[in-house]
Amino acid sequence: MTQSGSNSQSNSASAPTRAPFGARLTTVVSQRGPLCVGIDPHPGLLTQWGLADDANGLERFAMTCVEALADEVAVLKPQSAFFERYGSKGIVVLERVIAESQEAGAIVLLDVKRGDIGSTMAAYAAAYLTDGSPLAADAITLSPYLGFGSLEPALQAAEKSGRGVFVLALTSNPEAPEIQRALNGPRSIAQTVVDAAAERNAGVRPIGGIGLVVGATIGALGVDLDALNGPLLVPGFGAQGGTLSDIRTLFGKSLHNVLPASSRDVLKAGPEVFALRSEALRTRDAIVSATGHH
Ligand SMILES: O=C(O)c1cc(=O)[nH]c(=O)n1[C@@H]1O[C@H](COP(=O)(O)O)[C@@H](O)[C@H]1O
Repeated sequence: MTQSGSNSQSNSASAPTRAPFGARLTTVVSQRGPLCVGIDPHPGLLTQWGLADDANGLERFAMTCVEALADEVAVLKPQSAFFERYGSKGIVVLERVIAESQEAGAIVLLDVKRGDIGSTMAAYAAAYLTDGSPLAADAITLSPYLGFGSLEPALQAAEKSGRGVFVLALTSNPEAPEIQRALNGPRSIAQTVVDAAAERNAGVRPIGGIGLVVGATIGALGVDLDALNGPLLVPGFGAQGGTLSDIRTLFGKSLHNVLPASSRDVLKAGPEVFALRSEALRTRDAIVSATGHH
């Protein structure tokens, strides 16, 4: 089994089967460079790749991504909705993407953006963050808008099993500021999310397993990330207009924890495996030289 872990059964109810997520992520990023590629099988991309917009086309697309990227790129982020839209056949493909990417050494961040009342959150934690579940990934995205505390079952399941979470803090979409920049007493909502994550990550070495999502397109940071001690997933560069220079300017001394994420900008290089891999490596090298990451 690879260092990114697997969906294998745990030895006991409490023993983690793998190293803590922050340590695993740090190791893979130091080996492969700071890049997350999103596996987002948009219908338009399927067409562009000469594939049908059906479960067979999805499978071809997704497994080509795995073949091209899973043994080179640090983190792969399948977006669940693009698989769900094909029903059970799509979920079977998603299960394969998770398992085969992990076998090739990539960390799999399943983008499901979950957030629910505590008791239901426990069911999501069982589905995505618990050994033995066919959809268990190395990490998932979470939405904190039912209150950060409602995420507790997912945070506990992740910690217990060496998995991670990435909580939406400042998202890349234009509608985000009306909620995320709103004030909650003296702090913005986004800052309360940062502070809650920082509290959970305090003292964990090399970094904690509670990451945040901060889009490359947000303009100005407006939050203090100094105490976060966790990874920052940064989508929105490329297809959404964010640039590597935006990332460098935004994150300053938190730059070493930044994991830029790109989907369409890399995926449009397909369908040839070699071209797709080359585009991912070119993107990674551009990130390294723009951020001085390694
Ligand atoms: O959580 C995410 O991944 C995410 C958060 C965010 O603020 N903005 C954002 O674009 N994303 C996701 O990142 C991917 C961006 O895709 P591209 O714009 O094609 O690079 C999509 O899967 C989005 O759902």
